This record gives sequence, C-alpha cells and structure tokens, in this order.
Amino acid sequence: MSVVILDFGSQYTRLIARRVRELRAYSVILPGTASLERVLAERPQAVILSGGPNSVFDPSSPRPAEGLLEQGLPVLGICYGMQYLAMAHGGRVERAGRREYGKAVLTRHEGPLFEGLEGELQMWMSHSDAVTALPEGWRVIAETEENPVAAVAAPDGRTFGVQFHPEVVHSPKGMAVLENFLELAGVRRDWTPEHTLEALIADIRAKVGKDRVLLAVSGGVDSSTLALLLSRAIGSQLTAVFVDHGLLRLNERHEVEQALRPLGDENLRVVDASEQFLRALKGVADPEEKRKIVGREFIRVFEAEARKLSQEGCRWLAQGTLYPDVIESAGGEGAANIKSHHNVGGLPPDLNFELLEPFRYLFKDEVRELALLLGLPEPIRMRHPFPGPGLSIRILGEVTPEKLDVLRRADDIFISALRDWNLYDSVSQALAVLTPLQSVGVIGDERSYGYVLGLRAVSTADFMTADWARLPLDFLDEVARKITRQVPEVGRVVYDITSKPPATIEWE
Ligand SMILES: Nc1ncnc2c1ncn2[C@@H]1O[C@H](COP(=O)(O)OP(=O)(O)OP(=O)(O)O)[C@@H](O)[C@H]1O
Ligand SMILES: O=c1[nH]c(=O)c2[nH+]cn([C@@H]3O[C@H](COP(=O)(O)O)[C@@H](O)[C@H]3O)c2[nH]1
Ligand SMILES: NC(=O)CC[C@H](N)C(=O)O
Ligand SMILES: [Mg+2]
Repeated sequence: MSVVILDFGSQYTRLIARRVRELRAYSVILPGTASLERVLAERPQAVILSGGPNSVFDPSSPRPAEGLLEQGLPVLGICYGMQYLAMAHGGRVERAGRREYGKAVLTRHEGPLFEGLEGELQMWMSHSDAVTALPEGWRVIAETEENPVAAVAAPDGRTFGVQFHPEVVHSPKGMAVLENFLELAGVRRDWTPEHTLEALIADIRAKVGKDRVLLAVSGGVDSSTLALLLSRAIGSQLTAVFVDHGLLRLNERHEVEQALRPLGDENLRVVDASEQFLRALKGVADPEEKRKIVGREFIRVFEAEARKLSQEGCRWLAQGTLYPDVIESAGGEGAANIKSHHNVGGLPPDLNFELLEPFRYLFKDEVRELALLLGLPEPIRMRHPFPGPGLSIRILGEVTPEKLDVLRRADDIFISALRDWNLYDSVSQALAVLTPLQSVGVIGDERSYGYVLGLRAVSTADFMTADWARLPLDFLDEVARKITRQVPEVGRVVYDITSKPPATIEWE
C-alpha cells in the first residue's frame, strides 16, 4: 500500500516524498511516464502528480500512462500536475500573461482539501502557465489576487489540483493541505521511522550479499549513523575508514577516533593522508577545483585501503550522502550545479567502487531521527555538520599550512564560546572563514595589518535554505575580542548576515 508520486521533473519531487513520510504514509517515486502496470504494482492508495518544467500543451511534454486516471484512484496534481489534470479532462491550459513566482496569498479557499484552514493562506508559487478553462463539472476551490484558478476539484470528490507547492517550507500550511488529501484518500498512515529503518536494512542486505563494504566515516552525524546501520545490517563485512586529510579542526582527529572506538579496532582504519591532500591542493585557489581535488584524493585513499583488505579490492564504498549534497551537485536530476560536494559531484570519473548510499534521498533531520533509533550518542547526533573538504573551503583562495593554523585557532575560539554560552544547540551550524583580505588596524599605537576573519552561524531544518542566526551582540563582542587577542594574525572580525538563498552556508 503506497502513495505513488509521479515525477515530472520538479525540483521538489523529493520534498513531496519527504512530506508524505512526515505524515507517516509510505510513498514511492516513479518517473512521470511509468507504465500503468508499474504504477499499479505499487498498490497505490493515492497518486500525486509532481510539478515540472514542461508545458502540458506542448505535445512532447511527459504524461502519465494511458488509463491511469480511469482507475478511480484519488489524485492530487501539483502545478504541472494540476495543469495536466485540467487538460486531460477537457479543460484548457495556456501560457499566462504574467508569471507567478514566490510567495502568494490564497484570498479565498473552500472545501475538504482546505478543511480546518481559516483565513488567508500563504503558499509558494512557481509557474508561467495557467488553467484558463475548467473541465465540465469541475470547480475552482482557491484563488489568489493574480490567479483566479489556484486550486481545483473534480466532481468525483477525489481528484484535486493545486497550482501552488504545498510541499515547500514557504507554504506554512502546505502540510495541512497534503494531510487533508491523504485523509480524503483514506491512505494508511502507519509508516514510522522504524519502518524506514527496517526497509533500509533489508535493502542493504539484498544489495550487498556477502561482499565486503568500505565505509567512509567522518565522525559527523550522517556517516556515524550509517556506521551503526551497516553494523546492524551486515556486521563483520564492514570496514570503516576515517581520513585525516590535514583539513580537520583543532583536536578533531583525536575526538573522532574516540567517538568511533565502539566500532572496534579491527573494523576501523584511521589514515593520515594530510601530506597527500596538502600537496594536491598546493597553488589551487578555485573553489570548484579544490572540491574536485578533495573528492579525488579521498577516493585514492579508499582505493589504497581496499587493496590492503584484499587483492581484488572491495566492491562497495558506503558514504553518508544526503539529498541536499545530491541536488546541489546536480546529481543527474536536471537541477543546476551549485557546488560539487566532494562525495557526489567531486567524485573522480575513474571511480571503481559501487556506491552504497542508503541516505541519498533523506534529509538531515530524518537521519537524526534514525540516529535516535539506532542509539547514536547525543553529542554526535546533534553535532553541527562539517563538510568533507573541511577547512579547505573555509580558507578562501589557496590553502597553506600557516592559514590552516590561523583558522583552526580562530574557529576553536568561536565554537568553544558557543558551547560556553550554551548557544551551540540554538544554531544549526557555525563556522569561521579566513578571507584572503588583510586590513589595517592599530594596536598599542602601532600599525597592524592582519586577516579579515568571517564568522557565520545559521538556523535551518534541512540545509536547503537557511537564515543567519541572531546571536547576542555581547556574545559576538566577546568572540571578536578573544580572537583578535589570541590569534594576532587576525586583524578584523566580521559577522555574516546573509541568508541562503541568495548565499550558501559555506563561502565556497
Ligand atoms: N574525513 C573523512 N574521512 C572519511 N570519510 C569522510 C570524511 N569526511 C567526509 N567523509 C564522507 O563523506 C560523506 C559526506 O560528508 P558530510 O560531511 O556531508 O557527512 P558527515 O560528515 O557524515 O555528516 P555531517 O554532515 O554531520 O558532517 C560522509 O558521510 C563520509 O562518508
Ligand atoms: O560533506 C560535504 N561535502 C561538501 O563538499 C560540502 N559542501 C557543503 N557541505 C555542507 O552542506 C550544507 C549545505 O552547504 P551549502 O549551503 O554551503 O551548500 C552545509 O552543512 C555544508 O557544510 C558539504 N558537505
Ligand atoms: N512548477 C511547475 O510545475 C511549472 C509548470 C509549468 N511548467 C508552468 O510554468 O506553469
Ligand atoms: Mg561531515
């Protein structure tokens, strides 16, 4: 029993799946054009048609299988999906005079899809086409100032379309709309994180069989959770490798080694590859180039470790890759390349491993939920993320041992102060960035000329969008004083007040 989500190429398809999971229903994503047999094989209780970049009136645009709409299944069309429903039932869709993009307000809404929702509702829109004539017997059930057809209902009482995107966080009551749809459709709502865990374990066992798996583990929440999951799924077939690439934070190697100790000495390799990475990064200033070098060198280390395990190497490389890594690296889903995450877009072309990435379609907070079930210690579970390329992407421009040393000391002051002030858990991620800029100052009547250091702290649920954290001014004041006092190479400290978008969390 499932909710089948047909994907027509929307950026948000995985978010729809995620919301459905949050509503405790099981879902499967299939290509928009999947055959009727393929869809019915999932025993759907309801179907959701995603948005997409095409226009439904374009004859070559993707369509659901013939006969799908005649199965009597409850259907919710989102954006492109709604436009398709309207057209397929005899209505009309045209290029609208005006594009609706960003926040919109439903000034009127009615009926069971909006059950329990009062007053004006903010919803996120992103479309250029519009439904200009309804199929016979259909009703408009919501409108915005710009758009007289923001949601529609078919006479069967089970088919609905929404022009807006209920799945994004900028549609605060979007979840309620999705929940109303699942309720109307009578979808079973008993899919829990425990089920997700069981499904992941079964899937890993089926894929891996008796093969050996090399796990890239960083001490971060994703790979540590994966370590627990894999030991549960395949036990002694697992070897974990933690790489010290010389781009870690102060004392990090020691702390991670301690934290990973429960994996057992025979299952854990700690590799010091700092010389190798720093050599490869020497003279390189371009962020994308740095990311690709780090991605490549990681793989070279894993290959060497695999050869130590057995002559023919090792078939599987497990990584704690999450969906935001995939979408930002444009992991083949038609999205733009924002930055090449070392573990996705930064992988070398001659990769000889097969990737085992059970969390590839999950978001950070979902992994944390699994971590809780698996008993991951709280400090690791709630640790801020730290990117695989480490400090190399927090030193703007070329990475040198001297700059690493400066950044390590400054970063440690910032993060320790967050802990001392009990603010660490109030932000989702915090970091220091060493810029290549130097600025003039005065100390003890003498001229100084030191680096500009950036501090950044953000709050976010899924790391896809983020807001800068309103840390107390007294706190920032103390941190700036401490850093300029204890790290004399830094002459100036600035605080980053840019959200994501338009910025990203890391500076490179
Ligand atoms: N130093 C490292 N040694 C070995 N593998 C690493 C290292 N750094 C990153 N990786 C691999 O790259 C993956 C992606 O890194 P990423 O930082 O996104 O995840 P994480 O470190 O597991 O969790 P977090 O996001 O909380 O830091 C990791 O899950 C891990 O598989
Ligand atoms: O393992 C990683 N390898 C990478 O190459 C990488 N780049 C960014 N990040 C982390 O991803 C989240 C979103 O970051 P951005 O807003 O900077 O894209 C933030 O948590 C970043 O720290 C990475 N993690
Ligand atoms: N986000 C969407 O699904 C957009 C649908 C269609 N391409 C439009 O522009 O209206
Ligand atoms: Mg990490």
